[in-house]
Amino acid sequence: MDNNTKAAYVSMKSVGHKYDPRPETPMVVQDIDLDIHRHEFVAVVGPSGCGKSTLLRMVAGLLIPSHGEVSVFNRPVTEPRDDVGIVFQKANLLPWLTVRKNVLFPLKHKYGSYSASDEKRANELLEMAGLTQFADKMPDELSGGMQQRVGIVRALLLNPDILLMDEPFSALDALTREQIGFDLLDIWKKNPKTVLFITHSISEAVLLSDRILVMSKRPGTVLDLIEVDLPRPRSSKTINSPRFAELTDLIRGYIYEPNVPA
Ligand SMILES: Nc1ncnc2c1ncn2[C@@H]1O[C@H](COP(=O)(O)OP(=O)(O)OP(=O)(O)O)[C@@H](O)[C@H]1O
Repeated sequence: MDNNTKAAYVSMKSVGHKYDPRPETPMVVQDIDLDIHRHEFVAVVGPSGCGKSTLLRMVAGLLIPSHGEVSVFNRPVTEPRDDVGIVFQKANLLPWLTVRKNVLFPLKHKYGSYSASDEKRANELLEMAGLTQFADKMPDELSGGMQQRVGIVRALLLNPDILLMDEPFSALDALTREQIGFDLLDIWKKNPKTVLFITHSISEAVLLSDRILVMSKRPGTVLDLIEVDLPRPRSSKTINSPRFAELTDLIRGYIYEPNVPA
């Protein structure tokens, strides 16, 4: 294992935040400590409104915490970062551009143009995501699951070391959602990234992650940081394993147990 393997690419130290600075208003998140290491896949689960997206926005530099510090590559995050890939709940593809042009759009937007080698990489990523035959189609010709995969490919094109995913599959039906989870694992294996993945789905978090940050209800604090010791590659067999059930039960206990300190 080289030194880089354990390097913390994302680090949160005593992070807290309140959107409303008045002293009488409560914190949204509080005392969050988390290191995410190179190529690690970390999911965050917790009740609605506990501050999961708030944490993600801090890593992206879209929000500066009112308490503590968030660092990326050992440097405090002080402004929006354009070196992280972000995937949101909806792919938000531009309807007048083909799939390939949508994938290339961020490069065009950032640099004014893209090269033949950028286009080659876009084609490679589309192939990896099983989208080659849809590259020249318009977004409305694709299913919701395919559109989300295009969103992932678009985020990967700039080759970010860090991928932030905010409930990326929550708008999809259950079957598509499970399949795209496996697709993501496949893409991640071929194209390793450090991933922060926000989800409402406990089973999705267990299926995908190396570790899971479980947050309390607001103000969101760390209830547990769980090591997911399920072997990889993961498959539908993983979901049926006793350990998978144990881990999902453990997290369910935290989230639904009324006596857990908030
Ligand atoms: N820009 C904002 N201004 C004021 N309050 C905000 C803002 N963004 C979020 N909040 C509040 O902060 C709290 C945490 O929001 P956040 O979206 O981070 O939670 P979440 O855990 O991601 O929620 P959900 O699971 O429902 O998506 C919520 O109570 C929300 O209303």
